[in-house]
Order: sequence, then C-alpha cells, then structure tokens
Amino acid sequence: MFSFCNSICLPLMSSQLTRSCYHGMRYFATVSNDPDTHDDFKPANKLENSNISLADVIEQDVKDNPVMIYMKGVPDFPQCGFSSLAVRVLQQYDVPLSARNILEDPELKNAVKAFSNWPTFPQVFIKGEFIGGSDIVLNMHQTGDLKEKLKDITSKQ
Ligand SMILES: N[C@@H](CCC(=O)N[C@@H](CS)C(=O)NCC(=O)O)C(=O)O
Ligand code: FES
Repeated sequence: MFSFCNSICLPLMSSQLTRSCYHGMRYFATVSNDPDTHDDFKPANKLENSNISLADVIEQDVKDNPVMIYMKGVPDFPQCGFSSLAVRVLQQYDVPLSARNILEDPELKNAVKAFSNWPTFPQVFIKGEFIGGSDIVLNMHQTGDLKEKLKDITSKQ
C-alpha cells in the first residue's frame, strides 16, 4: 500500500500506520530492516549504550563525521523528498556520508533542532559546520561552493 505526502515525500510502504508527516498526511513509517543498509552510513559515534547527553552525541557526530546528515529515513531509503534531495546532491561527491534517521528518535529530532537552532530536516553539517537543509545544499552545489567545502575531505574507499 502507498501513501504520499503532498507530492513531495516519497511513497512509503509498510504494514504499520504510525506517523503523520509535516503536511499532516499520515503515512506508513518504517525504515529498511536490512542492518547492512544502516551500517553503511552509521556515524562513528553510536547512540546506543551511551550515557552522554544527546547534545554531546550530536557534537561528537559532527566532529567525527566530515559530512553528517540528520534526515528523515536513511540514505538508501529517504522518507521525505527534502531528505532525498540532500542525499542525492551529496552523493554527487566522492565523500563519506554519515547519517542518523531522526524519525527513529523524537528526542534526537528535538535535540538536533536545538543544537543547530534550525527548525526543519534534513540538516547537513560539513566538517563540524552547520550548512542547512536541502535547498541550501542544492544551491551550494550549483554555485560550486559545495565542491570547495568538500574538497579536502578524504574520498570514500
Ligand atoms: N527549506 C528546507 C525545507 C525542509 C522542510 O520543510 N522540512 C520539514 C518537512 S520534512 C520539516 O522538517 N519540518 C519539521 C519537522 O518535521 O519536525 C529544506 O530545503 O531542507
Ligand atoms: S515534507 Fe512531509 S515528511 Fe518531509
């Protein structure tokens, strides 16, 4: 079964109706249960088994991962058109992409918003610097600023 978010979000498939999106459209919310899909993009820093605060986790994420994206879904299966766009732009470059799925953790979602003081997702950080969302990343791609920002990041293996 399919459900769409205002023509922007991608169709989502699942058996459980659990969430509603930004536009108020209820949709089927699951992420891939293939563990390899998640691990490909897992940040160096893990949330599990940690007693540090979420703000510390985010700070560590953006320090340890040169290109870090907080998004809806995962890079292999974005669950929103904005997150999908940001991933597709960043994947034009030969750089490692680390991601966390904020749909899996409402507390992380709020902590990321507070950390960056930015109200929407996706949120992209490059070398610890908050860059912005998909529109900003796309614009930087088009102007050449993104290439410049990413140029000294070691390429993917
Ligand atoms: N201009 C932003 C728009 C992103 C956007 O509107 N995101 C919404 C819908 S996915 C959002 O994150 N809303 C807040 C929320 O879901 O908590 C971009 O291009 O990234
Ligand atoms: S626009 Fe609906 S979830 Fe992103």
